[in-house]
Amino acid sequence: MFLELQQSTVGYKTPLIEEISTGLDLGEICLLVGNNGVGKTTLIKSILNQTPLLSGSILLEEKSNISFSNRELAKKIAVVFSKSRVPANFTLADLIGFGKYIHYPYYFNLSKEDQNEVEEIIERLNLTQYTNFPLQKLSDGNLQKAFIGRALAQNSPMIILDEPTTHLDEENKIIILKLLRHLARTKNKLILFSSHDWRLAKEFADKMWLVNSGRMDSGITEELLLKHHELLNPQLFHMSSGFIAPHISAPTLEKEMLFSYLQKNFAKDLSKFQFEYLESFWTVTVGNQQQICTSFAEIALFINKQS
Ligand SMILES: Nc1ncnc2c1ncn2[C@@H]1O[C@H](COP(=O)(O)OP(=O)(O)OP(=O)(O)O)[C@@H](O)[C@H]1O
Repeated sequence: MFLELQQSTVGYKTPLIEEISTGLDLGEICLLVGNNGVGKTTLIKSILNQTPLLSGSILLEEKSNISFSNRELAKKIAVVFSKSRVPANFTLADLIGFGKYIHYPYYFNLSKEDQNEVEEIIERLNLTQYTNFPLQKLSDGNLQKAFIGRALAQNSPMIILDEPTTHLDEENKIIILKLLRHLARTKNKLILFSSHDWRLAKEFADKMWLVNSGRMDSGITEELLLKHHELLNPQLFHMSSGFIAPHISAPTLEKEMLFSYLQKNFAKDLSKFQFEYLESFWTVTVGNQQQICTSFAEIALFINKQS
């Protein structure tokens, strides 16, 4: 196992996440998920040997992480923090090139091969037009992609990203997540990324580290989601308190859309209503009343008439 946590407790004066026992292998992509302040960044810093564990140990290729120097660690793990400092007076290509310098002294010039690799990374990240842009002039999203590029240039077997998609729009989020998946699969890299958004897990992560109430549950994404119904349960997102769902019989998408519409608009008990979707219209039944509705507006009218 490439990364192994053994009874690791992370935190500062008091523990944030206690007795984590889990591990990850090369080729896997894992989402570290939990609400604000549960200790995701602290855990990442403990893996990187920047914040000492309160107890337990962390192994990298079976050796304790505290036995590695910073340079040795950088050869194993590349990191992207969401609030990275922007070095002044450098271009995007310079920043990505810095990823290479963990392998050389600072006064070295990059070889032609390294330069080609930097260019390739820039292309893959769709950043070619910004190659010689000063970093200060990049948008937050492109800057975030540039830091990810630097981590890729580092060529380490593991990449850790703390909230990598924070500044990205949907299109760039997908580019980054697809690229990370591709790297895990084709280059056998281990990728650990943190996010509040557990919904990213289903599409992108093989494993999930879920932090809640000072503990971590880890495992295969789908198994963990099945175990934690509260994550899949749309009640998490209820806008109207007092809303109780009706029975809806419809294909998944229609069901989800009707549910979403009702929960936003009706802060009341709809459990006596039955909705059935038939090709292009809904039949709505309550008691011995039945109505055909062809739009959500008609459904709303019908519900209001009944109450
Ligand atoms: N150096 C420090 N010393 C003491 N407490 C700290 C230190 N750094 C962070 N904390 C506290 O530890 C807790 C967890 O912080 P951490 O940044 O690890 O959480 P997180 O899960 O990454 O949160 P977010 O999702 O908001 O980034 C917070 O309450 C934070 O204030």
